[in-house]
Order: sequence, then C-alpha cells, then structure tokens
Amino acid sequence: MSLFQPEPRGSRNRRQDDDPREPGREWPPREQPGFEPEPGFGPPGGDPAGGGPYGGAPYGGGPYGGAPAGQRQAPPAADPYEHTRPIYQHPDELPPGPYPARGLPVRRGPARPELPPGRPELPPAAGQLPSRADPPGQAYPPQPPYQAQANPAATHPADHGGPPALPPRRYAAPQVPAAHLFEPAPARPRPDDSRLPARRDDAFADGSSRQFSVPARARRSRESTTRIALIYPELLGTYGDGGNAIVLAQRLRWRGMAAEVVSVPAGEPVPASCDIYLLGGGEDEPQTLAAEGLLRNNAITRAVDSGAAVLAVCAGYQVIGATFPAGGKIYDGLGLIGVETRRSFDPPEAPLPPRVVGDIVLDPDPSLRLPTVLGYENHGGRTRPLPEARGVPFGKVRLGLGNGIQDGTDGMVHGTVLGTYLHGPLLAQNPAVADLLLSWVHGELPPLPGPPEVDALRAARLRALEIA
Ligand SMILES: NC(=O)CC[C@H](N)C(=O)O
Repeated sequence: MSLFQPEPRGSRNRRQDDDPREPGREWPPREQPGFEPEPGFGPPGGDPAGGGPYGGAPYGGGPYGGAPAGQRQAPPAADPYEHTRPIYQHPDELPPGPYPARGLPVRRGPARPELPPGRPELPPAAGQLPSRADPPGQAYPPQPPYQAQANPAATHPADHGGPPALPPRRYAAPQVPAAHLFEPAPARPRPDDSRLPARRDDAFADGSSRQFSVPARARRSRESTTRIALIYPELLGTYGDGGNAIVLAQRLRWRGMAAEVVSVPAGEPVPASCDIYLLGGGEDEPQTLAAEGLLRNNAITRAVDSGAAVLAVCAGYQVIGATFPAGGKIYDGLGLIGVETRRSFDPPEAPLPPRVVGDIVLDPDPSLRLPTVLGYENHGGRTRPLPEARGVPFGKVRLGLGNGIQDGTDGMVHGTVLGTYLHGPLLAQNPAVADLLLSWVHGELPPLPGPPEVDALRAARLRALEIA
C-alpha cells in the first residue's frame, strides 16, 4: 500500500479509535484483560535500560506509577491526576501577585532600529565576526552573499574565510586515544599550577574562594535590557529546554526589568554581547554540529570572561566540558568547565545502564543556597571532573543518576557557568535556580516568591516521588 493512500475506516492504526475524548468512552480506561506491554516499549516504570527506540520506556519510573516492563499494569486509581489539579487553575482565579502581566508594569527596552535589509557583510578572513544580534550601525566588512544550505554547520560564515584563531581553552581535551577510554585509565600526572586555568574567584566580591557569592562586577545595570541567548534551538532544543529562556525573561519582567531572548539559529555566529547563554539537550549528532559551530568563534568563552552566565543542560553540559562521545568518536567541547563525558568509565563507575531515563532530584551543593532541585534526565553519557577541575557539583543526586559516577553527583558549577543533566525545563520547576543565574549577572535581586502554580507543581512532584 502506498504511504499516501488513506487508511481504511476502522483501521487499527487510526488514531481516532483511541481518542479518549470520544463520546461515551471511559477515561481513564479500565485495565484491559490480557494486555501485555511490548518489551522495551512498556508502560511507565519500564526498564530504563531496556530496548525501545530510545533505550527504554520513555516515561519510565516517574511519578505516574506503572509496572515494570513485561508485567501487567495496575488498574488506575479513581483520579490519577488529582494531585495536579491546582496547577490547572484558570488565570483569573489565581491569587493576586506580581506574576501575570497585569501585576508589575512591564518595562521594555528601547525599540531596536530596523536593520538594513539583507545579511551583513563579513570579511574574507573572518576573525571575531559581528552577529545579526549585535547593535546596528556597526561597520560590517564585506561578505559573500548568504546561501541557505542543508547542513547547518556548513552555513557558518567562518566557512567563507577559514576557521578563525581560537583563544586557548581552559580545559583542553586530554590526549588519550579513544581505545583507552574503556580500559583501565593510565595514571594522569597532575598538571603543574602554571597550566591551570585562570582562577575565576577573583571576579567575586570578597576575593575569597566562595565562588557563588555575587560577582563584584555585576555585568549589567538593572536598567539595561538583559539579553538571553538561546543557542542553536534546532540542535539543542529536543527536550524543551528553550523554556529556560522564557522563565529567565519572565522573572526579570516580573521585577520590572527589561529582557530580550536572542535566539541564535545553527549556522549563525553567536554574539558575544549577551548576558546569559542557554544550551539545551540534543541527540548525539546535532550535539556534534553544535560543538563544531560553537568552537568556531568561541563567543561564549569570551562572554563568560567578561561576566556572562551560562546554563547548559545535558548535551549542552557535555558540549561545554572538555570532551564528549558521539557515534563511536570523541569530540572536543568548549572546555568551559573541567568535565569529560564518555559512554562509560572504568570500574568502579561501570557497569551502568546504557541509558538513563527518568526523574531526578538533587540536594544542591550547600554553597549555592538553593532548595531541592527537580527535573528529569535522559542521557547515555557519563560525566566526571577532570583532575585539575575547579568548581563544585551542582548537587548530590537523591533520586536518579546524574553524572553517573561513584560520588553520586550531578552537574558542575564553576564561577558563572552551570552545567547539569536536568531537563524539565530546569528553571520552570526550579525558579530559585533561575534567580541564582540572574544574580550572577545583576547582583542580588529583590525576592520573588512563587509563582503559586510552580509551588503547587513542586509540592505535587515531591509528594509523588515520595520525597516530601
Ligand atoms: N538528553 C540529551 O541531551 C542527551 C545528550 C547525549 N546525546 C547523551 O545521550 O548522553
């Protein structure tokens, strides 16, 4: 049958047959006698290491109950969604507060003048490239005409002039042949201090080694528009992590501050002038394309050097580290934080499930002064600090896997850079983490509790996970 022929009425594949909204249809459905889930594609709670196209039950082990793959699912409770009710309140019924637009006045930045039509011109040998997001009026050197191409990496302007010289990476890829990664690791000499990355602590108010106090030179005044760069959403946007940009912008606006989300499509140069850079999760191959694009102008590293903050989730976390695996090879990351990622490390870290999918809960590092952090994870990579790494883990894993190494941690925080395995989107479920990032850019901000829907969601999730 041709793919394009209409399906016959009553076909098993017709989605309408399963539409719970069909009149007279019971929802949630009763247990169906004889129902056996397919192995590897089982009901919630299935084996996270199991088969399935994504390495296991995609909704496995969560707060929504469910039986292990291969076992019959328990009959649903009378109303399994009871505990989520409060978060679906109609906006008109919400308690008054500075949350919706009708609360605090929204202050917008000055209108941006129209850019001249067409793309800016670039030099034949491009070094530090201007970006379409940089202020207009800048003199753009000549550039060949823009040509859309299928391969996003190939459209990068640096392709027209050869790769620019890169600044030195903080954490270089260790010179270990890939085959060694699955054998006992050779003892690695600790580099002498002169080779260590520059101390970042001197950016902080009291010059102490507390890395998480407010930076002395908060990069932005409260009056200027905070620019939030969403990096390569087509490549690093598989898991809804773009929501982190919305949360950051909204929490600024609720405080009467102006915010702008600058979406940087793959193939475009990354502006170095943003205040916060967000990198989300992605599949292995898009992840390699993202790393390639980011290494071309290293704008994020330059921005971090002048005080910008970075939140990198999962694939993004792996990409800002020293190295990561994809398709049987090891790729260079940005070296912004001192971690390396592999499919597995030597014992005692291995063996571990090939992929971890499910809820994750962290007790954040005490220096961050954050409440419990909630999210979900879906990754095959395992991440560990390099011997010379500075910074602290984002948190201790209370539920889930995180970095997947023996110390039971997730993520890494160093200066104004936060890498973690937590999707969610992270900031939607953990507004305190959003405010931590904002404080790195703006200094201490007025407290902003809630919103109440998020408090209700957090409470419901913690109850469902039997943590609260
Ligand atoms: N969720 C993700 O971003 C996945 C990251 C990476 N491709 C891994 O599987 O480890």
